[in-house]
Amino acid sequence: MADHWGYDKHNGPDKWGESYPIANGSRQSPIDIKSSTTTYDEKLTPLKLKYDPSTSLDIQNNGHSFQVSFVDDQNSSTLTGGPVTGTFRLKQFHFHWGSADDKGSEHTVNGKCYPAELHLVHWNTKYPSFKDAVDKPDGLAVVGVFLKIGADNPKLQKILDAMDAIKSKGKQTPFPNFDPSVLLPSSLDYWTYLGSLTTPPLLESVTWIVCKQSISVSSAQMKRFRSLLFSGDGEKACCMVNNYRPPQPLKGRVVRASFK
Ligand SMILES: Cc1cc(C)cc(S(N)(=O)=O)c1
Ligand SMILES: [Zn+2]
Repeated sequence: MADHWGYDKHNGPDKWGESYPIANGSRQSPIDIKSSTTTYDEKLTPLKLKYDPSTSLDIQNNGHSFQVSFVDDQNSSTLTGGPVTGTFRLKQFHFHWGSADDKGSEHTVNGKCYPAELHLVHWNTKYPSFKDAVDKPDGLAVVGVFLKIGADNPKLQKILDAMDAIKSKGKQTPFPNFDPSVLLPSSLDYWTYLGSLTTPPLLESVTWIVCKQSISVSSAQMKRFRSLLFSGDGEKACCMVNNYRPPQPLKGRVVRASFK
């Protein structure tokens, strides 16, 4: 794949294996979660997410999605418990979404897509930094939350209001005092499995924790996600939509459930 990876026919998920052979690896993400084949594991403890709003830093359009980044030089915003051992620090969160309300999530449940999926990315503090953790088999823990079409979600308002400032690739603006807890569903029941980053470099370093319960987003709010651009200023405008990888082969992996 000559040019940079993306989500078009010529540089999208079907082509990523040309530059990133791990695309055909044994623990790739996302996956379709077939609820009837998941295994309830009573040893799974509740997920503990402790987020300090003062650690939120900025929001940026990175040309593939938009992400909110966090100061991660202390254990102020952390994930503990659940399927992980030790303490994982929040690094960033971002979303994936579709060009219409009938697609956009990366994980699917019994073949069902959601219009969007939130990823809260945490790194294992047994390693000195995110960069050291990102290529280790136990390096990252990503919490996935599905967005389901319903009423306007006021908790998304601060993010939506920042979008005009980050419309095109490379744009960044301060995003202080944001508590990502407001984006979590009321129940933290989850499925968990060993997987990978869902975009290049597709590193097989992620313990996935996918929440069973979704949060709401309205069609109008989804339209604002789709107003972002993959392209930078001065480039041909290309709407940021369908920035999701389809489900990958399970290859014998077990998906555990924290709930009966
Ligand atoms: C490339 C990449 C980096 C990070 C931190 C996270 C992901 S994902 N979509 O798997 O959560 C992808
Ligand atoms: Zn993601």
